[in-house]
Amino acid sequence: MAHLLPLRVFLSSQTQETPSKPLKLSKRSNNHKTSISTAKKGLLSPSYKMHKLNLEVSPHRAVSAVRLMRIEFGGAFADLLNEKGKGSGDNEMGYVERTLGFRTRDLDDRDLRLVTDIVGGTIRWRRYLDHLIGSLCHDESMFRSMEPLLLQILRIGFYEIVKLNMPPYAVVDENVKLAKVALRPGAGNMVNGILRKLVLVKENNSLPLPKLEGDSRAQARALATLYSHPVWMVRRWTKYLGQEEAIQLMMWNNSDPSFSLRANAAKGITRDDLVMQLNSLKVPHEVSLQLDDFVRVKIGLQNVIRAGLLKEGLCSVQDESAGLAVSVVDPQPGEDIIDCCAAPGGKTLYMASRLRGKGKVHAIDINKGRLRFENS
Ligand SMILES: C[S@@+](CC[C@H](N)C(=O)[O-])C[C@H]1O[C@@H](n2cnc3c(N)ncnc32)[C@H](O)[C@@H]1O
Repeated sequence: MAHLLPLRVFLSSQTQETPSKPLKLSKRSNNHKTSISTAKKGLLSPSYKMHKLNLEVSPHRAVSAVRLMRIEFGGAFADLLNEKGKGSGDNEMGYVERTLGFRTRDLDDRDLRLVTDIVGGTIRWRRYLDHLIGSLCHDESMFRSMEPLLLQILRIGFYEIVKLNMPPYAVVDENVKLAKVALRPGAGNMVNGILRKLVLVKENNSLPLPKLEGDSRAQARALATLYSHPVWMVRRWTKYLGQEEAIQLMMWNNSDPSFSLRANAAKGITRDDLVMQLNSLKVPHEVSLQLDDFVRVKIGLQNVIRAGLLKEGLCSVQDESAGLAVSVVDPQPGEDIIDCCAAPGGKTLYMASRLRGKGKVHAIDINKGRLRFENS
C-alpha cells in the first residue's frame, strides 16, 4: 500500500535574501524584548542565570504571552509555533525564560490546546479586545504607552473572560500573578484594576462597544471593532456583499478553526483508510462534501499526531480551501505544473499526488527559509 511518490517535486528559491530561519526573533526584536524585560526586571541578574523555575504561574498563560510577543515583535508565524524543531517547541522554555525571567513546567497536551486557542483567538479578536482595554483604561495615553508584555497579559485576560467565558475571578487572579512575577507588583495591580472593571461591566451587560450608527464610514469603523476586522476590508465587503452578508462573513472568518485531513493518495491511502484509522482512534470526524480525499476534524488532532498518522505520511493537515484551489487546477497525469508561491508545499504535494506518478510539479518560492521540505 505505502510506496514513495515516483515523480520528483523540485523546490527552488528565487532569491537568497530572506533568512533561513524565519521563526527566530531578529536581533532587533530580541534586543527590543530584552530591553523591555531587562529594564523592568533585571533579566541579566544572577537569578536569571540560575534558570528559575516558577510553579505558581499558569504555564499556558506564560507561554501564550511569550508567543504573542514573538508574533507581534519577532515575525513568528502563529500556525508554526506548535511544531517542534521549527524555531519553537523544544526552545519554548528558552523563549519564556528570556522574556519573563523564569521557566514554567513543561506544557502538557491540555496546556498546549489552551495556548493554541488563546493565541489564535487573541490574534483574531485583537482589534475588539484592544478597544475594550482602551475603553477601560484610565485614559487614552495609558493604553497608548502600555508596555508590550503588560498589554499581552491584558489581552489574554480579556479574551478568556469575554470570548472563552472562563470563570472571571480565577482569570483575574492568574493574570495578576503573571504580571506581578513577570513584570513587577505595580503591573499586577494595574491588571487587577482593569480586569475587575471588565468583570463588572460584563456582569452588567454593558461592555463599552461602539454603536452601529452614523454615516457609512462611522458604521464601517464600528463593524471593524465589533467583528475585529480591518476597516478597509469591512468597507470592501459591505460594498460588494451588503452589510448583513459582510457581518456573516466576518463572523465565520473569526470562528474557531476546524482542521481538515487529506488522505495521502501518493502513498496509496484512501479516504476510507483514513476514516478507519480515525474510528479506531475515536476521533470524531465528518467527510468533506466537496473533496474526495478530505476529512474534517474539530477535536482530537492531538490523538492523530500521537498515533503518528502525520509522521508516517498517511495523511496531512490541509485546509479544504487549499484543496479546492488544487481541484480548480485539476492536475492530470503527465502534466508539467509550476507552483510559483509554493512554500511550505501543501498544494504542491496534493497536486503531485493527483499526477498518479506521471508528470512534474516545479515548486518555487521567494523565501528560502520557508522551503524546508519534509514530506515525500
Ligand atoms: C500562503 S503561502 C503559499 C502556501 C502554499 N501555496 C501552500 O499551499 O502550502 C505564500 C508564499 O508565497 C511566497 N511568495 C510571495 N511572493 C513571492 C514571489 N514574488 N515569488 C515567489 N514566491 C513568493 C511566500 O514566500 C510564501 O511562502
